[in-house]
Amino acid sequence: MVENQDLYKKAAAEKAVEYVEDGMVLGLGSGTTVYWLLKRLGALVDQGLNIKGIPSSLRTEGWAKEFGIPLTDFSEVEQLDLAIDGADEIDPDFQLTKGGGGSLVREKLVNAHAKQVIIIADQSKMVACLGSFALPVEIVQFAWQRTVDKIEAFGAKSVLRVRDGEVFVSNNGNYILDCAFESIEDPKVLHNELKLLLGVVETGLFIDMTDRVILAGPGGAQVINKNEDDSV
Ligand SMILES: O=C(CO)[C@H](O)[C@H](O)COP(=O)(O)O
Repeated sequence: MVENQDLYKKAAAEKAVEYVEDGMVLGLGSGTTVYWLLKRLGALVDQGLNIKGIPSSLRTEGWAKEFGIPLTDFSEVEQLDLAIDGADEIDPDFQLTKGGGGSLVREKLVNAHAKQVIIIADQSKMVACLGSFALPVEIVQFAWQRTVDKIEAFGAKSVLRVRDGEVFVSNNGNYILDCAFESIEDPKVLHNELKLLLGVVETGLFIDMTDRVILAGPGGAQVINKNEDDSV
């Protein structure tokens, strides 16, 4: 299954490359699905494709450099032509849970400044309702215990993220809480409520940001557009 999942991730990523045009400035998302995107883009750059990318995490930056993708940043770029990113969960309205890798603030900033956002994933990420994947919420370190109290008042059971035995610190110097809700019936309302809490920097709910989803499974990669009439 894991082997197949990897093949599906690769298939979704390679399909997304069809939307990349010469001269574009791209938002480079994060995660293992995006790894395949970067690998393919790197090969195309080698063959002469002229693109630049803004990476949404340090890991993506490292892979992009390894594959020879030219990078830029927001001091040079006002708007990205296209962002391509992964997701932890995708609902039928294209609302997403992201942040499994811990770079949700950069990912959201990159996607928010793109004309178009494509999400690439294996088919297991598509769900009827968000919530099986614990929602990552980035919070400031100071008084984090009190922010936990406020978040848990919304019905979540939260765990402070730990990596390699140490409390995980995001690339913005913050903590991440993984918040298990029974289900997230209204992602937009939950996001807005959590954002109002003092101590919350950002949530992993990506609301109304996605134009197109490319999902891959045993039948290959399927493109689903926000406007269904455009689906391929
Ligand atoms: O949001 C993310 C990282 O913060 C990733 O896009 C998400 O975790 C999906 O990762 P993968 O492609 O490895 O399944």
